[in-house]
Amino acid sequence: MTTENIRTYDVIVIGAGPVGENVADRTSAAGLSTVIVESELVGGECSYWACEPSKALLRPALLRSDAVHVPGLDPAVGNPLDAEAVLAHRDRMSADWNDDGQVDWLKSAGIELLRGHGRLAGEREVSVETPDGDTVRLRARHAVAVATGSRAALPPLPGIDDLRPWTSREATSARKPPGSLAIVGGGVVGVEMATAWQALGSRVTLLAREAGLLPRMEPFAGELVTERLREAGADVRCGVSVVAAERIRDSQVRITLSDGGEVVADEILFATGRAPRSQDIGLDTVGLVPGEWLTTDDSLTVTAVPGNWLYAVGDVNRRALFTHQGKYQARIAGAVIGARARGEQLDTGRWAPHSGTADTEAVPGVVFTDPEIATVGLTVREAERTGRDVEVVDYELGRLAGAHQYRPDYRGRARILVDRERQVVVGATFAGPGVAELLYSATVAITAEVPVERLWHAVPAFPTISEVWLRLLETRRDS
Ligand SMILES: Cc1cc2nc3c(=O)[nH]c(=O)nc-3n(C[C@H](O)[C@H](O)[C@H](O)COP(=O)(O)OP(=O)(O)OC[C@H]3O[C@@H](n4cnc5c(N)ncnc54)[C@H](O)[C@@H]3O)c2cc1C
Ligand SMILES: NC(=O)c1ccc[n+]([C@@H]2O[C@H](COP(=O)([O-])OP(=O)(O)OC[C@H]3O[C@@H](n4cnc5c(N)ncnc54)[C@H](O)[C@@H]3O)[C@@H](O)[C@H]2O)c1
Repeated sequence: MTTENIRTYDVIVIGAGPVGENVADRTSAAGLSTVIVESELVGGECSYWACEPSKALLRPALLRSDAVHVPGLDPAVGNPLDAEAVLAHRDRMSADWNDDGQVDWLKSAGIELLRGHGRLAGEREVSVETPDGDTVRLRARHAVAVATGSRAALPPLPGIDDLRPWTSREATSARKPPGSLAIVGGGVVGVEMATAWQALGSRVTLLAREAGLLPRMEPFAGELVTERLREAGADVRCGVSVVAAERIRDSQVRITLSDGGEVVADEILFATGRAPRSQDIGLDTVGLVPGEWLTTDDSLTVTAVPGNWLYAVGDVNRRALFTHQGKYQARIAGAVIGARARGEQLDTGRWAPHSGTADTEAVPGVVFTDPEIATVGLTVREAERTGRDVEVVDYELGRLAGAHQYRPDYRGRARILVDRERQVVVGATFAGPGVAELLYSATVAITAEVPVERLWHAVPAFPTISEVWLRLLETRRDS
């Protein structure tokens, strides 16, 4: 049955992932009536099949890895993880795939929820196919924000569907560890899931086509993760591609590799990147190409569509595929929509309220592997590619008293990049156990453009891993 209702709101948000929710929160707080459209679960990929479940699987693995190396703790934590208990914890951290709590939050923020599949239907209009088959037409007075996120991208391998492969969804929601798991892709999802499932009892083979893992980061990050994964028993093979794969005996997958090798595993996970969820959202009705990433300017406005009413926020714009960075964009998009609705001039200068400057200058990210990898700003390769003149300063974290206290066998490295002309930090990578919480200090140093000379006055407490900041300054002074 199709009924034609036209409902008018100030703002329509398509997609109630973490990013869409935050856009709606900001526009609602600005006094604009806001409806959010969601086709699956309110909370999006992050809450149910990405950040939350994956970190719930990883935390016990990382904690155990540290604890078995702390004298006195070994007898208490020497046994393998209790996989059943970890998976039950993962279920709770994913709210048992129930979005009641998030729906309540939307209500408390004054945001209306419309369940269904949303599609643009021309300027400022959205058509929603509801679960009971109705079509609801929505009209926006001020703005439509597309926050439909991304999905796993599968390679064009012949017969891939017959493999019944895992994507990040199955890898984060599986009911039990497979006996053996082959993972294709040495990026963030690949290494995190290899760490988690190896620790939960699966025999993991990680297949990366580049020369090393985490190829977009400083090489030492991938080298440390490779070392630890191998110590944990995983088979890590770099520089290989999958040329063919088939299901055999229904219960296993046989994979043929470019180097002539073969891997047989119970399950195969493709962790080969993301594609935008933009195929079926009516992009053609506003002159855009379905299935493409949505390009925006720094105010998150889709400039290819005239009239400044269409915004793309979060994964779907490909600016930085992280929940925290999408939420940053959401706060900015919300402020921009509010300002335009009030007829105010935008303030879009560098680091100004209506500009997502951090998306290009300081995107923080933590890979929750053993050891953790924390990065923000430029790597050496990016600095070279963009013609930035930088000083590179390295320090071995294992030399710090705080690192020895943390775990006596500590291995890790830190690197900062200092812009030679401006004398400010423009990039930082920390690789080592427990470094995730160090990252915010580097993010502040970069965004606040703190002169390196002033950092001498930011005294790190003894004995903490933060003392790496002092050691990096000393290394730079003495080199
Ligand atoms: C395994 C894994 C682990 C990750 N871990 C982390 C992490 O630890 N930290 C981190 O910062 N990032 C992490 N990420 C990235 C993070 O999940 C994404 O950056 C984040 O979810 C993006 O949020 P979003 O709101 O843009 O999109 P999504 O979370 O994908 O949400 C989009 C929403 O839009 C809905 N939708 C799509 N199309 C329509 C439509 N036509 N109509 C209505 N609704 C629609 C979807 O159902 C979904 O609910 C991880 C990703 C993966 C795959
Ligand atoms: N801790 C976190 O914050 C976290 C965790 C997981 C994911 N994420 C986000 O999710 C995004 C997606 O992660 P991802 O690991 O899927 O993507 P990615 O881009 O990080 O890595 C994908 C890898 O797969 C490889 N690949 C692509 N096609 C291939 C093919 N046909 N055969 C073999 N290898 C192939 C690529 O070369 C790349 O190394 C990341 O960019 C990250 O921002 C964040």
